[in-house]
Amino acid sequence: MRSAKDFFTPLAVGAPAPVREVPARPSRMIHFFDPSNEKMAAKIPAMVGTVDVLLGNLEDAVKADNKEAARLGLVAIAKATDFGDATQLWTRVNSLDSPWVLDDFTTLVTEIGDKLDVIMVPKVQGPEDIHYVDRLLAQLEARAGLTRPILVHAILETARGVANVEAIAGASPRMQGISLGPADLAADRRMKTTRVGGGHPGYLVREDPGIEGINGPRGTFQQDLWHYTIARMVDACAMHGIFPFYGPFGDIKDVVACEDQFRNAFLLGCVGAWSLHPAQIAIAKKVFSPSAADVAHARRVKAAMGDGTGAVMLDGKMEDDASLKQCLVILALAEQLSASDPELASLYAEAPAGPDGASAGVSA
Ligand SMILES: CC(C)(COP(=O)(O)OP(=O)(O)OC[C@H]1O[C@@H](n2cnc3c(N)ncnc32)[C@H](O)[C@@H]1OP(=O)(O)O)[C@@H](O)C(=O)NCCC(=O)NCCSC(=O)C[C@H](O)C(=O)O
Ligand SMILES: [Mg+2]
Repeated sequence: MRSAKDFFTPLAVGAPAPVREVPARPSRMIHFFDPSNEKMAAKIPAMVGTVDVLLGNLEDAVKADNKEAARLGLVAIAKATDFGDATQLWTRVNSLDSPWVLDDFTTLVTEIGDKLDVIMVPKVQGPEDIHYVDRLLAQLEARAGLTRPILVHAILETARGVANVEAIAGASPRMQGISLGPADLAADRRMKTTRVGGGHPGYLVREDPGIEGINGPRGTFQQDLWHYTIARMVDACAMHGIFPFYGPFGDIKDVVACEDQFRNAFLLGCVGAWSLHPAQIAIAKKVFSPSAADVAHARRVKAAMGDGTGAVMLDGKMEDDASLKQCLVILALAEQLSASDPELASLYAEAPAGPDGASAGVSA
């Protein structure tokens, strides 16, 4: 582990200086596409400006025979496309133990390193994986003459990764964020689910028996399989000043449950989720943008709190320094999103304040 003194020293002669603060750019949806799929790839240029992040996926969901085509397809798309300021370009490389990953890193950094904002690394087990990627990227960046460091995003999809999540989050100044990878994580933990994210009807608690005893009618309440992991990931990310994300929701047709899963993640502190299909883009945009009512309420609390100390009553509720801080989180996010989204900017400008605010994300 590097000492605090040399944490920000470049890891190769000639590599760009590491960032001191991870840029907070809108990342409500990380939109996955397979660059070896011609139909999908053809749609990518038109999606620039409509999504926060476009991610050329090289790992799972890309057939083994298409790995090279996907890598070269991503190079071609990146070279031919101007991503502007509103859309970031990310990639997910193959896992560090795969036969493809070294070529992924060398080709992508050399050919399109100046266009790539973030490299997502799957199945990260511990800080040693990030240290390896950190050094390799510095060497490749130096050789390519890059002036801006490429950031790194880890996917939490092994039990060991979850056990090491705090160390992973703080392993390098390149760390941009962490996503939950529920499908691989479920397999690694030997959970008995077969889905890509989302809940399970069997994971529930049952109401205590009523007057008719244990065989009488009793309600059940489905529980969230991912609460523990997301909460732990959020804390690790907040502690290190990086960003947490929910990952994939595989039931593309179930837009309602997708929205619920995304909203749980938003309320717990995540800044975005993956979209696997165009239908999930609008869901992520809606959920990960604060609602107009929440923004209006946050403004009212801010105004009522004056210098930010003490306690006041607003609509029958106590507001103080700590509720103000939560409101400031909402306002900072609204301001950041408004800067690149004129529709949201005007929605927030006109937002009427309800008597008691409204639940986050519901009516944006
Ligand atoms: C899920 C899909 C396989 C569905 O594809 P398809 O059957 O083609 O869907 P549609 O017919 O509804 O598609 C309509 C049109 O939209 C285009 N399309 C589909 N998906 C995308 C996309 N992601 N980006 C851009 N365009 C897209 C189709 O080509 C159709 O076009 P047209 O015929 O001209 O109208 C497919 O969506 C898909 O493969 N999505 C990505 C899947 C993926 O990336 N999976 C990996 C991430 S999840 C994961 O890895 C698990 C995680 O790591 C963990 O461990 O938890
Ligand atoms: Mg996975």
